[in-house]
Amino acid sequence: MAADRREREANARMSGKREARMRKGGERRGERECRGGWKWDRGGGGELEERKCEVVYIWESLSIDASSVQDLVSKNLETIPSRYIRPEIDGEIVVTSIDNEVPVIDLSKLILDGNKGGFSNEEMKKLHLACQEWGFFQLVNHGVDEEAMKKMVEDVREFFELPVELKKECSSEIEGYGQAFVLSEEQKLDWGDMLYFSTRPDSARNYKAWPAHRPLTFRETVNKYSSEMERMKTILVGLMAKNLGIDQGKFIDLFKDGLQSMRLNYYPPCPDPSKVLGISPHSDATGITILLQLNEVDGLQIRHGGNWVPVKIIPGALLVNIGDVIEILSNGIYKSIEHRVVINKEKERISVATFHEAHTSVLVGPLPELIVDGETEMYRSVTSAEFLKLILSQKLDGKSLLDNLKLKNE
Ligand SMILES: O=C(O)CCC(=O)C(=O)O
Ligand SMILES: [Fe+2]
Repeated sequence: MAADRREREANARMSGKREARMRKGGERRGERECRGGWKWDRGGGGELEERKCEVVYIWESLSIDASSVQDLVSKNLETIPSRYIRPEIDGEIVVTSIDNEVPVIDLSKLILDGNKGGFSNEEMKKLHLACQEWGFFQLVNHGVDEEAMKKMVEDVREFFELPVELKKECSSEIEGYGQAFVLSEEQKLDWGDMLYFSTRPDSARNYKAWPAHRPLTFRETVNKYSSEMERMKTILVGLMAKNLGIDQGKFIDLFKDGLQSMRLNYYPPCPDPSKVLGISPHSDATGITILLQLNEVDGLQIRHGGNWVPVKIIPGALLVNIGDVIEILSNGIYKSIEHRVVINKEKERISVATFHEAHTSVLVGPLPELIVDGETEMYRSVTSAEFLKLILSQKLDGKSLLDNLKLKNE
């Protein structure tokens, strides 16, 4: 298999042939999903350009386009194609209990400016604990412009209602509509489709991956929502810095002008949901992710205490999770937690994940200010470019990115 793969890589590199497209943002192999800023792919120049040849062609040669699950379901299928069936999930424990729920953080108690209710140290502690022990929290009273959220809900729905041919028109080299990254004919497939595209900075956008005609207001809607998410990111990383006892401005700057991208997820209902997964278990190789569970159909589960814990949707809330980069920067104080999506029998689930990366100039490694009082570094440091390269090699080898960077300290 490995030899076969190497041969295909070599062939693809030599011929420069693009046999199939890869999908950014949904690519995975083994346990962890990979994600990263691929800005370098669109004309970075120099060293970055070199990586483009080496890396992108390998990916493209390994990626096999699968059909849209939404399309498959619309054909009233009676049996689930075997490529979607996951024997490994049979018998896995899912724990539902009110004592074991993802923490809820009230942002109105943490905003410093113009906070009439006063700042709550209690809520700050809750946030710190959520980042340390859960890697996830539900954010309520977040103050995201309601109209921006409403428009996003409408336009994303409208996009997924378009005929499959129109959706497939959203396509660029590494972004666009389709299935999660597929590496081989044998690989199990996720019960879901997505539209993936970069949103910020402007120079990272490739409008070929965006819907061209409908929804009519798509660009405007995404612009507004994207800047709201950027605002949230800045507030959240600032609060995290405060809790970590590090310079807020400096921490915020690490994420300033970092790549922002969005993944619109559509999970159709499945006649036998216990056999499939909407997204395989993965952690996000990003700084932080802000998720909008758009049509209020549950499905997300996160790893906690060795079990899967379902996230119960709170209408209007946003779900925030720590990505691999913040786990590393915080020297493991904050956790990037594995999560997956299960499917509903009758209802579709739609979500929008907004990923926020650190700036490409950032060294991805434990922050020196956290390595004090006898603390040891838990991860080795790599440049952002190397981090991206690792995302790729981890994908090819089926290894975990965090494990790869973890230092053996014993
Ligand atoms: O749809 C969801 O709830 C989760 C999506 C997700 O984990 C992702 O896009 O990385
Ligand atoms: Fe994710």
